[in-house]
Amino acid sequence: MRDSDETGGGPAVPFEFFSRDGTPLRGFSRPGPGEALVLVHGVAMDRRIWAESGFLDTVPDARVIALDLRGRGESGRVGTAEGHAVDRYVEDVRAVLDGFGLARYSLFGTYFGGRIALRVAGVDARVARAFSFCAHAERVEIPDEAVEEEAVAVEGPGGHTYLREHFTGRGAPPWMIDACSRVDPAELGAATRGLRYGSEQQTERGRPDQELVLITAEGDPDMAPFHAGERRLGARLWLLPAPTRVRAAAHLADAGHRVAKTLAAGGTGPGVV
Ligand SMILES: COC(=O)C[C@@H](NC(=O)[C@@H](NC(=O)[C@@H](/N=C1/NCC(=O)N2CC[C@@H](C)[C@H]2C(=O)N[C@@H](CCSC)C(=O)N[C@H]1C(C)(C)C)C(C)(C)C)[C@@H](C)c1ccccc1)c1nccs1
Repeated sequence: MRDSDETGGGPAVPFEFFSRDGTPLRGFSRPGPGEALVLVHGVAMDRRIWAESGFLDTVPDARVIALDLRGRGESGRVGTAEGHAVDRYVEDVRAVLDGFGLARYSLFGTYFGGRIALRVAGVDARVARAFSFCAHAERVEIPDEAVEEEAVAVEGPGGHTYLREHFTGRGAPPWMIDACSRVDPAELGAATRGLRYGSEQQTERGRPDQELVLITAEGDPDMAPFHAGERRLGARLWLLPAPTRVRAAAHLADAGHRVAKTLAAGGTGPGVV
């Protein structure tokens, strides 16, 4: 099935691979002459966000590979919090890298997808660059009660309304709000509880020549962990003209334009300011 509107016009080829634990992973790949760019969505999202946010149109030369993480989109359902541990997501992404069999990839992830991308970069030498949109690499405290409360809210019959109202209230763009209602509430609850299995850990650099880019809103009230990433990991920091991380989502395509320039210039080095 070639679903051209899914990839902003180019012919998309569906793929299916199996994660280490047997979970089927589905997504699309869109041909391109340039770098292989693997796209990793966030918790309440799926692979359709890349076309719907306009990001896909900003990287016409990249060879794009976009998966649905387990429990989302057309990938296999999980149902348990343990099955949504961060290391399962790392295995999901690595299974897709194995499936395409290339020696070198760039990764780009949104929110928790960015955290997953950084974690894959830390353990997989095939990752030449990792871009994390609005998620940093430092250790976080996961407040069990708040996360449990959020899991109860998102998994219930009102889960989609809860997310839509919460994100609308924080100025999220339509593509992000629409994505929430595509996610199975039971998987949303499991994925939320799954954040208690490893997502708090900081990530390390995987190779000395790996290029790491952290992206956040210039108005982000909590810049410290992003600056920590600059110091600790030698990451570059890109800032978007937005007051918060949620509102930065409206600028995802702008980040895509910078990614395209970076990939064309062959690095994130001084050539691209
Ligand atoms: C500052 O936070 C924001 O700017 C929103 C932003 N979040 C994050 O960047 C990161 N997270 C958080 O900082 C916090 N984590 C939460 N719960 C975990 C969590 O994230 N979710 C569980 C449900 C799922 C929809 C997702 C989520 O989106 N919930 C939002 C609330 C919006 S709807 C209810 C949400 O943050 N809630 C918080 C509560 C504590 C309020 C429950 C801590 C505890 C990790 C610090 C997230 C990338 C991450 C980073 C590292 C490890 C795990 C997760 C967004 N991410 C996606 C879109 S906006």
